[in-house]
Amino acid sequence: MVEKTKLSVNVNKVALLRNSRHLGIPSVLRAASLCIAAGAEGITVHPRPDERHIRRSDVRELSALIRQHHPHIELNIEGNPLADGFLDLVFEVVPDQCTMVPDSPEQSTSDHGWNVLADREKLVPVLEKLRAAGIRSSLFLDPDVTQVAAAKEVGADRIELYTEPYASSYGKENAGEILEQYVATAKMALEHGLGVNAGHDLNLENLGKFLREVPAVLEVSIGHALIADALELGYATTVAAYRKVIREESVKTAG
Ligand SMILES: CC(=O)[C@@H](O)[C@H](O)COP(=O)(O)O
Ligand SMILES: NCC(=O)COP(=O)(O)O
Repeated sequence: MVEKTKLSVNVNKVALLRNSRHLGIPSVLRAASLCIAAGAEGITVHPRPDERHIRRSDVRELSALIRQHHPHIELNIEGNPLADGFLDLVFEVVPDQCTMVPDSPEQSTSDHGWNVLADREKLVPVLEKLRAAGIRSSLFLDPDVTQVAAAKEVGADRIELYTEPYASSYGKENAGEILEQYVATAKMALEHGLGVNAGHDLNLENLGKFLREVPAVLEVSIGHALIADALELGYATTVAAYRKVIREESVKTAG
């Protein structure tokens, strides 16, 4: 039986809006609670060095909320493990998963995956520490089969497919060619015993085809588009809509 893809809601953009005033609203905790109540199986945060959105205090509060009230919900912390203080926060909070992303501090958003071989010396000790702490690791990767064997060799548990190229090609002439790169990378990951996550610019329109075509996606982490949808529809209706797409596509995959 195909394991259903889990939805992890990234609440970065709730924090971005909250930070524009000193009023504490919209609440990141309330957003997470409402998304969980609507069926989200995880919460994702990406505390960047400049705390432009998610602050270290948010991470601590979300961790406490999930531990105390939603122990079945996964917390996924994303970030560059080489950034000051990131790993200190991860090992303080001990999330279910840490997704390592090679972002530089000044990047406006995540826009590429690791060059695992080039960064091997940096990645191996971090992955060993995550494993020792019982934290599942995921490496943010471009849809590139040449990176998969190295991801396994350095000790990652999963890869996260960076899906912006898929999203920006959706509905365009080269969409099939781009999607094939994801299918090939996911299949290669499965052959190497790596779990497959996916995220970045996924939305209600493009999510279904991705899950239909790319095998055994264990988790999609979705933030920007989902929070934008929630501004119009509310968190509950929005999360239910994303989960409906996931449920329908999982059934088709199970076929
Ligand atoms: C790693 C990734 O693709 C996203 O999870 C990232 O966290 C988005 O970051 P921003 O919300 O800062 O654009
Ligand atoms: N890892 C992807 C993520 O957490 C959210 O990305 P986006 O949906 O905000 O682009």
